[in-house]
Amino acid sequence: MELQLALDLVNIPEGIALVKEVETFIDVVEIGTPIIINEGLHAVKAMKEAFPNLKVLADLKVMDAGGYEVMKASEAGADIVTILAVAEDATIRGAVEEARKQGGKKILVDMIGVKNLEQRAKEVDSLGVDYICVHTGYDLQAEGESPFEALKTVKGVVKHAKTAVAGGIKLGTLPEVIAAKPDLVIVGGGITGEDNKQTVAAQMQQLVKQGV
Ligand SMILES: O=C(CO)[C@H](O)[C@H](O)COP(=O)(O)O
Repeated sequence: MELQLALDLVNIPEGIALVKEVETFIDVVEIGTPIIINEGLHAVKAMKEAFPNLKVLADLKVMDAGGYEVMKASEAGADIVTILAVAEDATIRGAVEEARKQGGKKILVDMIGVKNLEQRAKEVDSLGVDYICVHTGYDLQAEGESPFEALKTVKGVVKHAKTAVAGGIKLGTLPEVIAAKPDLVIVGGGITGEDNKQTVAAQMQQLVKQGV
């Protein structure tokens, strides 16, 4: 089980400073969609250059032109690129093909907005993606939703891909997440919004490693 730090509401220097604080406790650093909108793929390049030993995920949430967008993110240094599960199968196939061509790059499918989780999880699993991620976005978090039940549903049907979970995970809710045994736990505000980021990240890492 691995821990991913999601950076969303910072610029490049702020993001690098934040990762410096917690780099020994995380496996993957996510350049969140808002950063890519504000700064472009330069943010991915800067993060990979600053932390070559960390995996960098570009949260592009690709919806079309999967091959092209994965190519561009890979060239910028991304190790993992996100694509939406609601995209066409052809788009997801294109993303997977390009990731293989780029040598060892991974595709994470974000299930945000999917109504029939079981059916779509089975379909995207058969397309050869590397991760299937259940995700409660900010707008549904604001309505009190969480991704915990969705994780159990997806874990029950996925046979090939690794599973990931994101959406409002905090230190207090991490044990419930870990009990469902995802391969990748994604935490944004649960670390970045804390005063003592190092302590929280260290505790999270300990729990995640215990849950291997
Ligand atoms: O992809 C995202 C928003 O679309 C976030 O990066 C993801 O939800 C993790 O952040 P948080 O733990 O703060 O919810």
